[in-house]
Amino acid sequence: MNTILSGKNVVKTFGKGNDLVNALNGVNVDIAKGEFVAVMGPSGSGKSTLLFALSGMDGITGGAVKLGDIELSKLHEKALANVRRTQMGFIFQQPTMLRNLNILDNIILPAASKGKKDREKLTQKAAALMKQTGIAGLENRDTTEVSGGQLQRAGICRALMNAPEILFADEPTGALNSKSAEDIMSLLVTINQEGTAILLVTHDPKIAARADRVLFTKDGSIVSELPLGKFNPRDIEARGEQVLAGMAAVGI
Ligand SMILES: Nc1ncnc2c1ncn2[C@@H]1O[C@H](COP(=O)(O)OP(=O)(O)OP(=O)(O)O)[C@@H](O)[C@H]1O
Repeated sequence: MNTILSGKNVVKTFGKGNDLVNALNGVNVDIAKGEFVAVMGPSGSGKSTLLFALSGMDGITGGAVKLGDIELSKLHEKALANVRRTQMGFIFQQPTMLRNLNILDNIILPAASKGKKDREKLTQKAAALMKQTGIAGLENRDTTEVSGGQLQRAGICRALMNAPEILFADEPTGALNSKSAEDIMSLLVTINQEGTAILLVTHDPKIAARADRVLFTKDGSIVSELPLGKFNPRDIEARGEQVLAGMAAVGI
């Protein structure tokens, strides 16, 4: 496997003493370049903690996380922030946008803070992404003047501004209606087909069915995984059935 991201024996604990929570109990995971991996599991099983640990958004208690040859836990905060900004993209259930900026400025903001002062270039890049994601024309809208689906598309544009190698997505369709969720998932599949690896946390088997591989977490461990292969829309129902069977097998 041509690995882009790897976690070796990753441990994450929260709190101490009687309040100690073992959120990750020595997780091993490898994600290949350009792979689309979904993470499923019961509430509290460690899905978000895994995503935060593997993306360096949160420190780990033990083990190692590597993006390519870079061991994230060995980096100082500034270098880590730089890796996150230049090589990773993030999308969340609720896109965190700055309310005093319009959609365009929100999209180009992280790329601009990388030191690229060329606003015209950034605007062109943002325009291309906005076209690809179906929100061209909304550049000057306020973040309160667009729908939830449009805001999530803007969040995706922002995450793709620096052409990340991997996109981390925590329940990106959780706040959307089913039509918008479908559209966002089709978009993520396209982005993946263009070469960006994706690690996506979801509760929804239909969403996970679009991934190349599904990891199932329970009590802070990956207890099984389901290889599905590359997505083909014709197979969506059969893949959904496989995911459901995988969930049932681990008691989700
Ligand atoms: N900041 C924190 N402080 C203390 N405990 C935490 C913290 N964050 C997560 N936990 C605990 O770690 C465990 C794993 O949480 P995590 O959020 O990763 O689960 P999850 O599978 O993503 O859940 P959900 O599906 O409900 O979002 C849970 O027991 C949770 O209560």
